[in-house]
Amino acid sequence: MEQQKERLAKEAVKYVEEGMVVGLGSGSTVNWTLEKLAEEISRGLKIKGVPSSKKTEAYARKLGIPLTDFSKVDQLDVAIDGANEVDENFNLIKGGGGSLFREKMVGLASKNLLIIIENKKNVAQLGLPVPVEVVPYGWRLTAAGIEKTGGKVRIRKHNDKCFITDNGNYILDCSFGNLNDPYRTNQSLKLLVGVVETGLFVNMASTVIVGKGEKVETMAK
Ligand SMILES: O=C(CO)[C@H](O)[C@H](O)COP(=O)(O)O
Repeated sequence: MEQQKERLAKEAVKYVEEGMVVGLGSGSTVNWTLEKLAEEISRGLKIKGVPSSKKTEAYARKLGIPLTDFSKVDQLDVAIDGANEVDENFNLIKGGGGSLFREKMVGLASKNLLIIIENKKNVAQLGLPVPVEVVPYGWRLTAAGIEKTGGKVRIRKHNDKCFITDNGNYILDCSFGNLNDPYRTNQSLKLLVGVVETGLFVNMASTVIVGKGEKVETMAK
């Protein structure tokens, strides 16, 4: 599995060119990408990274990847990120690591959102619980609102305490079963007071690289 993540990372860094501003996603697959990027940087590649989580920021700094402040750039050339599930239309479920808000911002700001996944995450229809970042204040009311839209809500815990995102919020993992219309599910969640952002990335990814055994397959929109 780690070898496959390394192969995906090698393929992903081929999209990074001299002078680019690069969105750095989050998660174990992206960590491999950070390592490959650091290798290229040590060979002379000049880029600037925009991290999508505090964990990614810390790891990128440790590896010596130059970072820039998100507020100082208008657009990113490419963002490389993982996902929990990807459907046939390149819609994604993200947020397994709880970084969905910053990942969505970074993805939105990028000309090319490149997703790297193992084959088992490549599905016909999204169906995993959707992580939803909510403001802690009044979160039970927000959860009740989500249940009214048909979702079964579980608050994410870490060491018996509520998981706290980089933005100081909670994550509600919301099961809807198979999503026939991810766009509509996302829209109805976004209308609820207390919802900061959802882990449904609809119509955002432009390139998906899938690890299949010892090979990688690239699909582009
Ligand atoms: O969305 C994410 C974090 O919020 C990750 O990209 C997603 O969970 C995939 O992680 P991994 O590469 O470790 O399987």
